[in-house]
Amino acid sequence: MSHAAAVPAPTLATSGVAARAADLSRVYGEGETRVVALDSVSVEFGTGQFTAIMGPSGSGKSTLMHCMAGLDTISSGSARIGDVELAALGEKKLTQLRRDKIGFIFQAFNLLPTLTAAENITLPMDIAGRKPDPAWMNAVIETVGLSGRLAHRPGQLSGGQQQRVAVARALVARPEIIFADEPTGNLDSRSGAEILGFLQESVRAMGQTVVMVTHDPVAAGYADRVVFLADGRIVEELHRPTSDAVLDRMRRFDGRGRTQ
Ligand SMILES: Nc1ncnc2c1ncn2[C@@H]1O[C@H](COP(=O)(O)OP(=O)(O)OP(=O)(O)O)[C@@H](O)[C@H]1O
Repeated sequence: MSHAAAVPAPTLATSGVAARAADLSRVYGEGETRVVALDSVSVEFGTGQFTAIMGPSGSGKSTLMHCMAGLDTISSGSARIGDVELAALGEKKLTQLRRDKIGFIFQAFNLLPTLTAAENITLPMDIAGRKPDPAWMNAVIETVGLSGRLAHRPGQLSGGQQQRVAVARALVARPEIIFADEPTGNLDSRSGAEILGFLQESVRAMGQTVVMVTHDPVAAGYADRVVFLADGRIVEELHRPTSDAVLDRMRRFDGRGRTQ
């Protein structure tokens, strides 16, 4: 036995980079309609970290998330999930990677209305031909408080409950990274706080990696780190943010997001 065997392996929560952008640019259109949505962005999303992406409207938040999640193509630079360079993948491999390694939570829940909560939760894994681990699935369902609602269809659930289904759907597959786009944008503040609490707990207790786009300083306060974008560039980062610190930082931006 080597000496190394006695040393515990680094936990998910403290090691590695789940996703990385390097000199990533995304340009839309040309000539007069040319927009540089991302301008040479370099950022790492650490494994087991909860990162919030903030910035004024049009600053490139959604573009960054979509490029990192393989939902949009990049113009130059690099976007990686783990060690995989997304631009090097064909459409089929990219679809596979999204399915197997990435979880998504959107503002609009994106549940299928004809399926029950339980069926919605397992749908991505069913499509991938993978079986959810029953113990893990129970733990996730219990954590997000859906035990009594599994046979309900989305139309029979409140907005907060529907988003819990979407969170459970993302967590059950244990993806390498979860991208959340304004996950609490359609919820009242209490339901929003619950969802953010679940995401935070999934990072702290389960070592999940979460990247969340938000406009809300209170939501960003749940993250381990906030990355601020302005005009397609990263202009600042806050670590262990409080919502007051985020709000204060936002106030010091001018209309275009630059520091005054
Ligand atoms: N498909 C597209 N075609 C042309 N321009 C686009 C496209 N998608 C985004 N853009 C432009 O790129 C810039 C960044 O957009 P993006 O949606 O990433 O901003 P955002 O920070 O997410 O904004 P919001 O907070 O309003 O959602 C904007 O100027 C936008 O108009």
